[in-house]
Amino acid sequence: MAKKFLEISQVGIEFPTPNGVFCALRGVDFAINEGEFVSIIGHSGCGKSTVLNIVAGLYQATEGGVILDGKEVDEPGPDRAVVFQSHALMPWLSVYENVALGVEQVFKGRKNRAQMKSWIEHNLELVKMDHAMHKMPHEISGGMKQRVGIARCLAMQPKVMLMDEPFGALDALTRANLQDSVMEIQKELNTTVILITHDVDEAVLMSDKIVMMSNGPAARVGEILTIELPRPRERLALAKSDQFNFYRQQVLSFLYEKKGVVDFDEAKKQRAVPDQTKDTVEKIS
Ligand SMILES: Nc1ncnc2c1ncn2[C@@H]1O[C@H](COP(=O)(O)OP(=O)(O)OP(=O)(O)O)[C@@H](O)[C@H]1O
Repeated sequence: MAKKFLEISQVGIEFPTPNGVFCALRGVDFAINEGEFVSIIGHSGCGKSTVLNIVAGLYQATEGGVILDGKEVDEPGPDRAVVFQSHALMPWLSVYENVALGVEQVFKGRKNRAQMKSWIEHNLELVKMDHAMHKMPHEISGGMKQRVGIARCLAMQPKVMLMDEPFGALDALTRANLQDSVMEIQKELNTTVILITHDVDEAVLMSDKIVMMSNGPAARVGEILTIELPRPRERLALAKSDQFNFYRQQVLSFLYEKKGVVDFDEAKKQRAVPDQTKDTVEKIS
């Protein structure tokens, strides 16, 4: 059988806490092909960001491991770029300079100054931010900052783009525009993406596969749903599509009926941080 591009194999992690060891993940196992767009969905606190942090190399798995393109992941590296919910731009650098920071880190010695300049400009064009490249972060909107953060990641040409709720803090219209841009760019560049989201519609609209996680402690993959909607995907047409609604129902049914029944008291006792699960149940509904 052909090797997968990214393999997350039997990953488990335990965190030391004041109340003892907390097992966040156990036996998390899934694989991603090159160029695939995969979302991870699950109730708040189930361990989605922890999975992403392990793939990013920021956390070390206690059991199992991650192989990217044949190489074991054991530390952060430029082959895995992360886009966070809140843009992480350097406030004292312009839009252009923020992207340049990543480009210089990755392409130093491989691209000359002129090549770097045109590469930075190209990536800002991809996210439709070339018109504002000399602006400072405080002069642009939240959605624009998020676009710059995405350009910075794309410009590093990572093997995998890891997106932790990148649209979560945006208003509905900005969010929809940015989702469309990311889908277009991903298709054009054949980027491999892992997206963490709480939003069922977003997951179905954007993904080739949705990894649905069970509730923690010791969270694992409950089900993996393959989304076979043709691309490009157009949100207005899909809203009326039976196939789209079928996938949507599948995810909702997993969250509510199968693994979505939360034992709030037990979860609260076991959690290391204040419980947010109830909020998410409401948010998802
Ligand atoms: N560094 C840490 N130390 C102790 N516990 C941690 C640590 N990081 C995460 N956890 C615990 O692991 C569990 C999973 O956390 P994680 O942030 O991955 O969940 P999540 O699904 O991304 O949540 P949300 O959707 O609310 O962002 C939580 O119970 C959390 O308290």
